[in-house]
Amino acid sequence: MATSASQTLRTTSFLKTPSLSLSSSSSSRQSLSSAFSVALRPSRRFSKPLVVIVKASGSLDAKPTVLVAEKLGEAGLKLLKEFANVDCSYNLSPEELCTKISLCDAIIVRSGTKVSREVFESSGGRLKVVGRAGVGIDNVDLAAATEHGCLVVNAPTANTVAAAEHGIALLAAMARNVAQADASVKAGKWQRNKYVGVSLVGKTLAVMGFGKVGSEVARRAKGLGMHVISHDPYAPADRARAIGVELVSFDQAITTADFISLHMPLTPTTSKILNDDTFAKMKKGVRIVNVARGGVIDEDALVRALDAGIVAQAALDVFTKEPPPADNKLVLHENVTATPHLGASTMEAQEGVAIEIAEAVVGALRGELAATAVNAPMVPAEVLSELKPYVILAEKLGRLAVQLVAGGSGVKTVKVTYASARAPDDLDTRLLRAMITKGIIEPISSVFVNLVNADFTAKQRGLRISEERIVLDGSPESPLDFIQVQIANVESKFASAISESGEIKVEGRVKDGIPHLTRVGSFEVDVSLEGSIILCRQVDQPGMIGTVGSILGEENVNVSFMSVGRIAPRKQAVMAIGVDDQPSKQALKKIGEVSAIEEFVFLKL
Ligand SMILES: NC(=O)C1=CN([C@@H]2O[C@H](COP(=O)(O)OP(=O)(O)OC[C@H]3O[C@@H](n4cnc5c(N)ncnc54)[C@H](O)[C@@H]3O)[C@@H](O)[C@H]2O)C=CC1
Ligand SMILES: O=C(O)C(=O)COP(=O)(O)O
Repeated sequence: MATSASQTLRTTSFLKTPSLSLSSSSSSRQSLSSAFSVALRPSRRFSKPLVVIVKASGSLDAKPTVLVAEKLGEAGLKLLKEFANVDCSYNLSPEELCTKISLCDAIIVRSGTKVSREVFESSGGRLKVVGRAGVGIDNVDLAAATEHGCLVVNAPTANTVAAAEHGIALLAAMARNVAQADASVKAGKWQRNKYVGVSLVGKTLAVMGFGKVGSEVARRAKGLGMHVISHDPYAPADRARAIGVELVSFDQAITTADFISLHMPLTPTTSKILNDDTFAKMKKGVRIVNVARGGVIDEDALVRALDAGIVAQAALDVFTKEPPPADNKLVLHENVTATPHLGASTMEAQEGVAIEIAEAVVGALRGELAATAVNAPMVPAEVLSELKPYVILAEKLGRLAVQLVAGGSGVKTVKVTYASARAPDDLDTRLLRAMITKGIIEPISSVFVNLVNADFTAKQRGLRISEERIVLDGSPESPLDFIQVQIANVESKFASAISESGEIKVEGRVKDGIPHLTRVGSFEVDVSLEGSIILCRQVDQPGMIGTVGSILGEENVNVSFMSVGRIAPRKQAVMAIGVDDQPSKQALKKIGEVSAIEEFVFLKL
């Protein structure tokens, strides 16, 4: 490893998080340019937007088409129409959606449309962005989206208050029998004794899920004089303390509460989290509000608990199946107040959500800012801007390294080394890893790789990419000193690319903003990574540059860069020649015939 004497060499292996999944179709490859576009999202750690990469639009001149599959606020539609052809088609059947989707670059949905695996499969690789105009993405098959390299963005903030207000509305309406009493009055009755309610003040409310909505519900319930506790395994205790809420265990929450309000996402862990067993532990006469997702309650168990008087009342905005069938026992239950998934449905929230999702989708399609990405790793925007040339370097090193592999070797093990004076935590390499993966996989397959699908694609192909960090002394101003890509357990078509330790090794640096190849195997070279490259190993002797240069000149191939790295004077040397155009077979044959040249290879960048 080349390090100057002043550099201390500390090698840090760090965690690779292959959190993504994917397989991509060859048609997507054909229809898309190899350019990446960039979308940004906010993060917890960095308040600035974060970056994800999505596929660029296939046809650069044509406007993208956005399918709006559910009603969206006017302001959002207006924004979309300024940028894209907008097809508002509501109430599509699954079959109609699958037919339409192959003509769309993006789709915007709310909770009423299932974006299933079939939808992604039917898109033929054209669908690049799914916009969820709201929070819950349980109606989108995230794994399938990722596998198809499709970015999923949502609008996580604009409907928070609306959902919290609806939770409070249901809480109060339930406690005072508002819906039942209203129906009774409208039926010509006057049943003052039947609809005596219960008070909220002084009662214990357990907020299950202390996220955006849960914390707003908690804040409002405090204002109503309730004692609020919360269960959320991932919420920071200080945030809860700040509004006077104690975080407690699940059992403590459900056993001590007079009211339970659900505000967690529907996930495999939260599915039917309220069930026969948990109802059995609750205080007799507990009251339950659900504005999260129907699936977090075992609905049959809730009917039993209501009938047994364990649960006195429930107020439900959401159901496992929406709309619920006409004979749904919960909807028909006297002690249940039901609304048709209205949590986000205020004028204000819908305008906000529409703008939030339109900006996210347009941003993602444009390759600029998308508000939120759900299925992609994140890199801070400020890091992205300084990493830009390294991103190009990373892809080109991957591309070079894989082209050096001799046919039939099978690429399985790749080691990437990043040398930097930055502390490991200050250098996010996921983007670089994705680009190296892209560089390695694309020349040898028909798969289109992007930041959404890179890790999955690598995993699916059995490609193991390990990463290592060399922490250098010196100024951390520049994010990276060099990137090295090694492919192990393979033969090379250019033997000199094999390092002392037996791997194909290429190393590069960024010089004046331009990526350079600076090492091949054990040879130091210096050639800018633009155009293509010819690598020759020869006996170090005068006139070689001239000989090869004139062969290329005769063939009208423009040489952009030449550099020679040698082991020792008059011994072996590797010459790296940057060329603007692909030399003809004839020119390459002539180079091969130069007697001092022992081997050579042409590499396309
Ligand atoms: N009815 C409606 O129209 C609306 C429903 N929602 C739903 O409300 C729910 C919450 O939304 P936000 O607060 O915006 O999401 P959020 O992501 O801000 O909050 C969810 C919270 O649930 C917590 N959580 C995850 N697993 C948990 C578990 N096993 N037990 C307890 N807590 C757990 C998370 O740590 C997080 O703090 C979602 O299901 C969302 O889809 C949101 C808006 C409108
Ligand atoms: O944002 C959410 O999670 C919601 O449940 C709102 O759903 P909607 O957009 O009103 O269909």
